[in-house]
Amino acid sequence: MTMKTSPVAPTLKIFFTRVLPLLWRLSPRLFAASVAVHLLQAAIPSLQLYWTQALIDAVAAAARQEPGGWSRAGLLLGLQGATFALEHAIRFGGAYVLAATKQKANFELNRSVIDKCARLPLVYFDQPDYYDKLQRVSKGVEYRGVSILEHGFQLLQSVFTIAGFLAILASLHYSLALGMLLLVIPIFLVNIRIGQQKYRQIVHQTPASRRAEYFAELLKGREAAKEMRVFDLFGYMKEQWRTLYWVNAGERIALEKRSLLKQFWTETFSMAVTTGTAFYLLFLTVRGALTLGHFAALTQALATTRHQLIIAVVNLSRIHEEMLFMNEWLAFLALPEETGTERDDAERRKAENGEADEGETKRRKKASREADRSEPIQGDAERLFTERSGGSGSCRIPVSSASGRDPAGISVRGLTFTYPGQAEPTLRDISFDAPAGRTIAIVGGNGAGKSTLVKCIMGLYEPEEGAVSLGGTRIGAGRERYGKFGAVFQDFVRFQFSAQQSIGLGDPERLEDLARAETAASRAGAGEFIARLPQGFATPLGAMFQDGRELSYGQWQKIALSRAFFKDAPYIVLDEPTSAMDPIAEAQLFERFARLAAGKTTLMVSHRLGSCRFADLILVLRDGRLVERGTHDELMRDGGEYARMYATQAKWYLKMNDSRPLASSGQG
Ligand SMILES: Nc1ncnc2c1ncn2[C@@H]1O[C@H](COP(=O)(O)OP(=O)(O)OP(=O)(O)O)[C@@H](O)[C@H]1O
Repeated sequence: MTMKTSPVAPTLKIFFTRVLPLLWRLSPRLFAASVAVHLLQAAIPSLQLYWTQALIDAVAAAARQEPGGWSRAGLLLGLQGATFALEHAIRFGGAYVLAATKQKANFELNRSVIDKCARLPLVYFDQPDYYDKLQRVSKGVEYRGVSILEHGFQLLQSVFTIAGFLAILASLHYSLALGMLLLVIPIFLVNIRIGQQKYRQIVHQTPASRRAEYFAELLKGREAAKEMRVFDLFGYMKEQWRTLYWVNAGERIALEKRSLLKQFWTETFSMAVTTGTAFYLLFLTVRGALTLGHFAALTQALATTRHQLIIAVVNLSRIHEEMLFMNEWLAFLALPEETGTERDDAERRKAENGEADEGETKRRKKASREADRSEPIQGDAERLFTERSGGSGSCRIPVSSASGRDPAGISVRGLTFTYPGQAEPTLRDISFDAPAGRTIAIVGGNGAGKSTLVKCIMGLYEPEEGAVSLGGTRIGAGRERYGKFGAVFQDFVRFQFSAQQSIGLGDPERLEDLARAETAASRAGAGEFIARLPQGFATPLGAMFQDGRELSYGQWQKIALSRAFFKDAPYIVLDEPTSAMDPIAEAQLFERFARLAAGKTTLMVSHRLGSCRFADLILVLRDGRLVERGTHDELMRDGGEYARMYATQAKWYLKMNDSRPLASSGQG
């Protein structure tokens, strides 16, 4: 009965040992109420059956003019009516309890996935496999966690109902009860198999169904709306979506047909056996071996037991099917998390309060000993920086303090990073030192690895080799490191909040600090256009919600830059921060940058080499390697890759300038 990929017993064990306790913890009161409701509902059919049997016999006795027959029959009818009324009330009460439990379970299961996503390393978000899992887990828990509850309660109810009915059947002969039990085994096996097939089908279909959703989003969403029209893409995209949709839908319909046919035949078989048994009971009644009441009760018991047994096994197999998804959810929650998450912080606080357990304390002490043994990065960094820049003759930037510790510089050693699933490293053996309070520009061609490098330095990606130190302290990738950075990414987010909030999100704890938002905006050059918005800083931004004001891309970029300034972080990463800004805004920003950055160490990625002139140090990347470093003047003097790129850009501007007089002279 066990399957290679998803054995029934362990899966059901996890249901009873992990999922049920978890659902209990959601709300013990609601859970207990649900159990009580289902137990009562389970007891009612047996009770009704007893009333029915007694009523029929009482009516038969009354018809035979036996004394007290009619009053007994009347009493039994009243009891039967009262039981119906009770069932009615329980049904409605139960529906309410279930609805409330569903909402709670829905919230908690979704919350668990949201919390987990926040603690996962960024690298997961670059893997299609992760999105497949996330899709199944998110879509799964939304209704599976809840329906597992429903099936669980229905199973509980059926088991109790069945127990009562089997007792009635066994009272005549044990083989009747046993036969009924044996009869449902094929139904159970068929349903378990169907559940497994459906699960495997969903796993196999997830990539295609995500792709179909992607096409649907292109067809319906705002992001692609312009290009969809201009390039007349609706026909092509709709065809792609239609094909993917029907590949999956066709497979589902086929599996559904096979499943229903199997269910039909197994249930037909059980129905035929039950009907045969009812004929045998009729034979016994005619021969006088059974009373009329017994005959009625037993035939009803047979039909109901069969029906309830089918319900029970179907519920059991549904639980199994849903548990296959819940297992995936449990595995998702068990994925390794990045360091420096809230959970880590809680542990650290515990340790600080002396609450950490012995093992944890040992682990931390070991880690701290290892950190002590590690290279004295900052001293080395400064030495290296001076040596390398001096040695190559390419950099005369004074380090912040020749002898003392650099308070907030960045030191990178031997950093090598490969994206998951890639054969070649994207970054190879990168080492450099960024002195405190300086601006370091990173330049290079498309795909050279600039964005990847800044993400590795921030601790958003964990490199397979190398170390990063901030202010002389080696800090592992994770929140502890990226928490020290403010950033404007190439693909910054256009938060559909008010202007103030959108900037204040740079530091959620000071979200409401309007004065701070105003200062940050004016530093980023966003103050003027925000002041012109209908409600100033209170204006909702973006076109997604009511009364929102859409901004130009450059204005959005200024909001993103304001957000980076809003956060009081010692380090700033600016990945193409001015790509959409007008030349005047860009020039103003860079002219004031030393003052704006206010002593922060800044890493800036830019293709506009003119804007790198002001940088204290320029790093040139090619194919993931650091090939040149120095100031603008030094690199120009060296006549290497940077000088060539700069000359190309400059030539373009000069040509433009040259062509103007030509054009005008031509006209004149
Ligand atoms: N998430 C990812 N998964 C796998 N490879 C990636 C991923 N992101 C980037 N790459 C690859 O890594 C290389 C470096 O990309 P990166 O974005 O760091 O380059 P870049 O120098 O910032 O380029 P650009 O100037 O075009 O922004 C590229 O070859 C790119 O294809």
